[in-house]
Amino acid sequence: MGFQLYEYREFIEIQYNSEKTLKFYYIWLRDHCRCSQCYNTKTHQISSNILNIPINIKPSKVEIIEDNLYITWEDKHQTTYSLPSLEKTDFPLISKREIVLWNKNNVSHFQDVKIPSKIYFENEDGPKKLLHSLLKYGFGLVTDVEPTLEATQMVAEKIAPVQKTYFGEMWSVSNDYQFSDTAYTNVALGAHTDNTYFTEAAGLQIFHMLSREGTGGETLLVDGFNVATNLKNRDKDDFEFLCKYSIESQYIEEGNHFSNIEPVIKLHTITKQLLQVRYNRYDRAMLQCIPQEKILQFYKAYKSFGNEVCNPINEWWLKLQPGSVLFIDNFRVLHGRAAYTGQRNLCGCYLSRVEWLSKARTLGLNIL
Ligand SMILES: C[N+](C)(C)CCCC[C@H](N)C(=O)O
Ligand SMILES: O=C(O)CCC(=O)C(=O)O
Ligand SMILES: [Fe+2]
Repeated sequence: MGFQLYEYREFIEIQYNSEKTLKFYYIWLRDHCRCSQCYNTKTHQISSNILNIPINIKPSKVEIIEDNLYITWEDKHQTTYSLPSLEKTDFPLISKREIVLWNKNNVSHFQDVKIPSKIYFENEDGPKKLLHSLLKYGFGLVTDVEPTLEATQMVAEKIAPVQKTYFGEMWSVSNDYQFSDTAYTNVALGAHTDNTYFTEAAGLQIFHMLSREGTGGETLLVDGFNVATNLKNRDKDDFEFLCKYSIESQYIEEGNHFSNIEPVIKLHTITKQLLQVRYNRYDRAMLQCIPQEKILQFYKAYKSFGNEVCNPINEWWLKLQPGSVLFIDNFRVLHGRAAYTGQRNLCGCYLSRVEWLSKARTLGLNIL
């Protein structure tokens, strides 16, 4: 590899193989000294103090020898950087992750969404396959699992500890009004994401149908990123409105009052890619944060998003079977269910986003 070095007053430029040129400010370079005095490789924490580094810090000597950049600073401190690793710090303006948008037509053709429990529990490749599917499609399944709450918990805990909420840790949903929420009845539920009323919604929702007798109760999934993308292509103003304006959500019962105000669509602050869809028409609170002169625009945009959510082409209906544990990315994929009669026992749990993404990173998956 060939490197060319250009020195300026506040920064250097390095030309890689006469192709791309990267710019590094001296203050950034000094801040990123990874010598044992400046950085603790055991804790991965910074030991130097940025407050003691002058913003106009200068080197007294800069040179490249083979694959390394050597800098001696004015105070005689020395830093070595590996040029290939400096190259990797290039700003991640675009997402590196493979995201496949889906609707009813392509979703049933995906081959890499099901992992048999034997493979899942064999070694870390199993959970890695599941997380890969979650990152790519927003859902994944572990099959051939014993239809019990305990076995479901074991499947969940290969990824992360179960997230405790006011619904408990592992929960089971049937028609018994165990909590004051429509989920615990037998009526139909339109596609929604859970926990819009939390400052951070659950990251993953896990469903395992333990038993069912009677009719109906099929599960509905909708790719919220696909819905948002369709909206953006059809009406950019509607899309931008839902990204910009926050709306209120709530969950109220005896002893609990959860509330949160955030936009329906959230974009990643760096990549500007879709980060989260928050859509639950049931759990909306009184709309007071949208200025009156924007109210009509809000309803137009919200209905436009909602109509796309219930466009039959975007609806994937599936009949969950005992033995199949479904993982859903609650930041991306909406879920719902058909009304049912008779007995139906659905168990599951939440996993926090912080935890499942951490697990994915440790397995070397691209998150951004
Ligand atoms: C999954 N579990 C049954 C525990 C919760 C039920 C959902 C509660 C609420 N309506 C929401 O959408 O967040
Ligand atoms: O009963 C179902 O299939 C799902 C209910 C629901 O939306 C939930 O538990 O979050
Ligand atoms: Fe739900």
